[in-house]
Amino acid sequence: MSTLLKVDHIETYIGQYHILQGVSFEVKKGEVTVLLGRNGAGKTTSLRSIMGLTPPSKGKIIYKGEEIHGLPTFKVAGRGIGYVPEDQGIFGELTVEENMKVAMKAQDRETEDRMNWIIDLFPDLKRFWKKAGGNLSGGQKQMLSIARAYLNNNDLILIDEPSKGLAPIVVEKVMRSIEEMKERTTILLVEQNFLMASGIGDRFYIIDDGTTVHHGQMESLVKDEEMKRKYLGIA
Ligand SMILES: Nc1ncnc2c1ncn2[C@@H]1O[C@H](COP(=O)(O)OP(=O)(O)OP(=O)(O)O)[C@@H](O)[C@H]1O
Repeated sequence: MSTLLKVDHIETYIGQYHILQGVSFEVKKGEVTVLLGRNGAGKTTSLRSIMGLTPPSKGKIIYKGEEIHGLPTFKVAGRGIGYVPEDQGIFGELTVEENMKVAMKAQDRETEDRMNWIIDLFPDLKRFWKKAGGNLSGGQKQMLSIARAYLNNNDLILIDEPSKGLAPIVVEKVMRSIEEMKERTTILLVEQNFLMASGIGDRFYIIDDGTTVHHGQMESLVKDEEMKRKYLGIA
């Protein structure tokens, strides 16, 4: 499988804090790659660094063979990378329909097809089409946020902890939807819920204290009790 995104030894500061001290990973086209690690390890900062929200001061980020580190966020997004932040970033005052329309970069046939596909995948969005984003449940907000990122012709979607704060049955639903999206796009996922991560991930990278410490095929991590205990606190 070809490499879509390569993050090469990035270092990122937030204020005076040296948060990422050498994070490297690759995302292969058509796969779900999962960043794992304890709270505060640097997973969110890694996604934000790709998006140019906390730009790295060292290292390289290469997307489709071109350097994107140093680009402002709107240009990174313009290259075809969608971002679903941890707080979902939807507009509470706007309806589901308006949230979707605001996110739309083009109004062509292809976008319309993508809109129809994603609404079929998340029927709740259709049900609550005229409801304000702020009044949706946590799971519905997550679905809306993922749907918005999918709407445009993004070849890569970064999703930050989609299971956070959701009931197990809703986590299951979101997980199945991401699995279906995987047939159509490439996904880089940050996920603390190991059951979800291992259920949909093809490849994993573990980040610990701002550096990448391990990576491999997800199925090998599932069997590696020692690694899970050491870095993820799972017995
Ligand atoms: N604005 C900020 N100012 C100072 N430190 C920050 C800021 N944002 C994040 N950090 C610190 O950077 C480190 C990495 O945070 P990050 O959110 O990337 O971790 P994470 O692996 O995504 O963890 P979590 O799963 O808890 O979200 C943490 O120690 C955090 O406290």
